[in-house]
Amino acid sequence: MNVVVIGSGSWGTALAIKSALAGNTTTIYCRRPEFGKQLAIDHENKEYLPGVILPDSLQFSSDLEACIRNAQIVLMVTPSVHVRTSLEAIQPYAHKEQSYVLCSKGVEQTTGKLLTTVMSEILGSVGCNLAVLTGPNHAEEVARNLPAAAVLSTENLDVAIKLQNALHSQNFRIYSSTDLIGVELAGATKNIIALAAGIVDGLALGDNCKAMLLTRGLHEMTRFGVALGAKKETYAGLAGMGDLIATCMSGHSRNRSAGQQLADGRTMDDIMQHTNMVVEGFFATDIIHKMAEEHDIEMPITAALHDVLHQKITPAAALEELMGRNSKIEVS
Ligand SMILES: NC(=O)c1ccc[n+]([C@@H]2O[C@H](COP(=O)([O-])OP(=O)(O)OC[C@H]3O[C@@H](n4cnc5c(N)ncnc54)[C@H](O)[C@@H]3O)[C@@H](O)[C@H]2O)c1
Ligand SMILES: O=P(O)(O)OC[C@H](O)CO
Repeated sequence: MNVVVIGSGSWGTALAIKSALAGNTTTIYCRRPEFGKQLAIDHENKEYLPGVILPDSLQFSSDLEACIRNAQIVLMVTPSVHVRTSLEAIQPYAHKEQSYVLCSKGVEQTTGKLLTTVMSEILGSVGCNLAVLTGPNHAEEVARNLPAAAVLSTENLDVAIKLQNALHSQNFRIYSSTDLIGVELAGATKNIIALAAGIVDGLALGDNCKAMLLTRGLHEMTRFGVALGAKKETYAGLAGMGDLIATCMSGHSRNRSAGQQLADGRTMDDIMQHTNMVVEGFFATDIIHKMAEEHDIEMPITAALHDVLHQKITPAAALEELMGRNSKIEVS
């Protein structure tokens, strides 16, 4: 298959490596031509994935039209805030034999639209396939060929299986699913809980507290997803529990690490200004909190984190507030 990767950050680079190793002719589209030239010279993405040697077969291009016209599969791997503008640039060259796979984790910050809805708004008239790839996948490990799994979801199972076969390889198991909304929202909402997990680590609140947070966080993520049309079972799978564990427990996670810095007294703006990497949870918290209020969905951890990010309360006060909530039945 001809695979084009849009987004040359850490995850785009890791997925391009896996795609090339799976036997696909793979090109990373580079917005900045000089960055593409540097990747080709170094065979390494020194800016976002240092220390990983890129396969010789990987290609780099800054010609968006040529990339898209020749592609059979397009992996969308920009931060969520850039998905709409990236798709608008792609749209004139898109055709109906293609599949577009969303690999970003978020919802549109300004509108609360699912990113697959954004894809559908821009590419719907083209008639191409739309899919989501998500799961417990830290780029640093996947790129080094450590064993991992992800879930690929489209509404049409035949298409899901075709994409699954194209991207599946020995150390990167791809499972298929048709719960597009569930896998997408699970990936977006786990980043909020990961920020809170970083606060738990930063305040040295212990393993019991972390387990409580993950369990109640998963409950909250599931409640939100189901209210918007997701399947509950998806949250027990790779996109839900799997990714929640990977993100909340890992030293690689930018979201978990940002939460730890919040616990140290740094502000969201300060953290964002000092990293070239995307912390999706910062964007997700605001819009998911707003959507939860609009749909009357109870999301106490998200609400508390929202107040921490906007410096209305300290992390310690947020914890006190959450622990002081009324006792309740666990599963209702
Ligand atoms: N890093 C991971 O381990 C990982 C794993 C799974 C999913 N994701 C998701 O993939 C998405 C991309 O994350 P990442 O970790 O690859 O990013 P990153 O933080 O490593 O890099 C930032 C990316 O933003 C791109 N960018 C900056 N300005 C842009 C613009 N104006 N238009 C388009 N792109 C622009 C950069 O080129 C770069 O690709 C996020 O939604 C993230 O949640 C990341
Ligand atoms: O580094 P994070 O926190 O953006 O997480 C990366 C992936 O989403 C983990 O699956």
